[in-house]
Amino acid sequence: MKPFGTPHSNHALKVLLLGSGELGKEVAIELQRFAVEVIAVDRYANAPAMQVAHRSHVIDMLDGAALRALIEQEKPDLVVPEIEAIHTPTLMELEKEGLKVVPTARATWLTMNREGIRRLAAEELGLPTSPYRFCDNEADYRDAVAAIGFPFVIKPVMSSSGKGQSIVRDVSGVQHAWDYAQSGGRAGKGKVIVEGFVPFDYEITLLTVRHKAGTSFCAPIGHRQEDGDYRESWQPQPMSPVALAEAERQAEAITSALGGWGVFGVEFFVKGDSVIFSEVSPRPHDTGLVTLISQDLSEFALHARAILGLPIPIIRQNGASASCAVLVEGEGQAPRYHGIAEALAEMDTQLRIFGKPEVKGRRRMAVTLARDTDIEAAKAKAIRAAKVIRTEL
Ligand SMILES: Nc1ncnc2c1ncn2[C@@H]1O[C@H](COP(=O)(O)OP(=O)(O)OP(=O)(O)O)[C@@H](O)[C@H]1O
Ligand SMILES: NCC(=O)N[C@@H]1O[C@H](COP(=O)([O-])[O-])[C@@H](O)[C@H]1O
Ligand SMILES: [Mg+2]
Repeated sequence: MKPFGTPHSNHALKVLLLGSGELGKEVAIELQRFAVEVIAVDRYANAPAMQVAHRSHVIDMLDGAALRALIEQEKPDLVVPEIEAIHTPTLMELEKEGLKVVPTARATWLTMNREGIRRLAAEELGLPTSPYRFCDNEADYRDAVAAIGFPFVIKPVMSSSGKGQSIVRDVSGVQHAWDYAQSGGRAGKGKVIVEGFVPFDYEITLLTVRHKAGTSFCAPIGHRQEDGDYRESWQPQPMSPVALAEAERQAEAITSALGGWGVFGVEFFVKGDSVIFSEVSPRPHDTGLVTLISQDLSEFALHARAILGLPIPIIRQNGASASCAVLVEGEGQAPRYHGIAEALAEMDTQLRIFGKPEVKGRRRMAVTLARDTDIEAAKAKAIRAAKVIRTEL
């Protein structure tokens, strides 16, 4: 890596963020602390990370030609993908031509599509997963349903935050789930994965950091999901030593197969001592927002250090902590937020408002963070803070 420099000069160290949501905003802030020149990109203007970047661009990141043209224009030292929906074959081509992609272009290609990462995990590495089938037409879907049985989960292969995803418990939901998957994915119609439903005791994200000196694990993060999207997360999730060691073994296996440096969010279902791999993000994870209060360094600070080749001698965990997503429903621009003083009245409570310019349907717009004497108290405090925030659209 070249030396650290000065933004807006010929000696700037330049990072191009592909995706500029709430996670990218925190990464951008951490990079700014090292005077890295940050260029934020997304499909819409005024996205959260754009508001703290040196400059920004609005492009369709699934358009390979547009992506190449922008990267050739900006000539970044590092490209840092922040969402899945990117034309990753173009990143692979550019990587061959010398571009540095975090963690690697292949990792972003494998994880942009559920099929790539699932086949790598289950079929090449032999990690335990739910039973699964991929299908791209309704007849194959019906066959998959017959083979997998109820309950099952259906997801577009290219989607995140639960978009287009359903849990189907009996035959009455089969058709609607297919139609929803065809309309709800980020990239429109296409292939789906049908997965057997895993009856887990709890689920975790194990933040795994690959950095210059090796691999480090954060304490496990527990979370609760609704409609495939996270509602609350907390750290540390209590786990048996056997289950934790097994989760770390699998996280090491999948992240070293993906390679490169950076934070990975490795998701597992846990039942007793058995640990089932679900998926992995080669980037900071939404459930990891809790680390903004639960850790020194947060997952965003860790990502910045890892990708810049800086040391991570220790990750301190600050004790029982939780985060609660603030979802806003409706339609409107430039929301106004009320109740912020009330939300922050209790000690050890924090808030991040992302600054997203509009809401259409349901959107995560902010997150509350809290620390307390135990996980239940921290969770309750974060939820209380989120509940008093009222949004005017
Ligand atoms: N096979 C399964 N068995 C049981 N629960 C599941 C299964 N697949 C998904 N879920 C539930 O749905 C949630 C979201 O699923 P998943 O992580 O695959 O979706 P996603 O759209 O990739 O979400 P994100 O992008 O937020 O990680 C899981 O955290 C889990 O609670
Ligand atoms: N589970 C993935 C995830 O949470 N990603 C985060 O949400 C943003 C998109 O939000 P939006 O849909 O409100 O634009 C992404 O840019 C990323 O920060
Ligand atoms: Mg997930």
